[in-house]
Amino acid sequence: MENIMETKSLHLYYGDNQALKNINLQMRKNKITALIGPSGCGKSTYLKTLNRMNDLIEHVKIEGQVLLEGQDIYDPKVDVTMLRKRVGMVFQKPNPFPMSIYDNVAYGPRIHGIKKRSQLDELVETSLRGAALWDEVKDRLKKSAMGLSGGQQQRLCIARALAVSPQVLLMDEPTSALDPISTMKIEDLMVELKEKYTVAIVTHNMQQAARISDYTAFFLVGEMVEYADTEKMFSMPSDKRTEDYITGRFG
Ligand SMILES: Nc1ncnc2c1ncn2[C@@H]1O[C@H](COP(=O)(O)OP(=O)(O)OP(=O)(O)O)[C@@H](O)[C@H]1O
Repeated sequence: MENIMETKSLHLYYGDNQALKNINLQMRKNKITALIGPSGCGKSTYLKTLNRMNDLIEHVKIEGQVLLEGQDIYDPKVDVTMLRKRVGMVFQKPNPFPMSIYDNVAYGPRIHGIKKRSQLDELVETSLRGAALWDEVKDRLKKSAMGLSGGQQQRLCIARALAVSPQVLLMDEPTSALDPISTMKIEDLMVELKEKYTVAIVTHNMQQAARISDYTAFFLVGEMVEYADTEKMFSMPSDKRTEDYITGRFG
């Protein structure tokens, strides 16, 4: 099976505090990988190492390797804007820009030099369709994105991420601020997205991880305790600590 991303002996420190310890994980292409574990175990930190979002934080030290199709993304030669085009991110709280729905989606493509109106129109439509939002907004593309519901805003953020044709989509608790119906729509959407993209999702929701992911990684105080096929992880975890966590005995 093909891996698209891989971390090798990855350690991360915030100053003197080690937040990731020796993480070795191979992320399978066109699959959904869920990252689970109690609060503060390093899930978000790990996710952010995959497109260098931690670069923005002071006093961060990273050791080891993060490979995207075999290339180390921390190599000084790597163009971080290009990296984030290939590895997009969706955050916990929907964060549309205070501009129109159209301009939100066209934002990334414009940064990457696409100016032709017809080309942008097409990208906006395909991305909104890809995020299962087109039908709801096609008659109000020029209206502010701030007028959308929370669930629609989150799908808009997904459309914005898709508009630059990423290979990998990182999602940090993308449904935790949403109601159950919006959550269900985004879960369905993620399952569709893996046809074209590889998805990594941080979630606190055990049922969500079990429902949508193909592989699950369980983190505990900076270590990856177990990484397995999701079905296996939830039916026959091999580590006692994983079992305690998924059965709700701690965390
Ligand atoms: N910017 C930062 N500066 C210093 N320490 C940080 C920073 N961000 C996170 N940490 C620390 O790193 C550890 C891992 O945090 P992280 O946010 O990755 O955990 P998490 O598993 O995603 O938690 P949660 O589920 O609560 O979001 C924690 O001890 C946290 O306090």
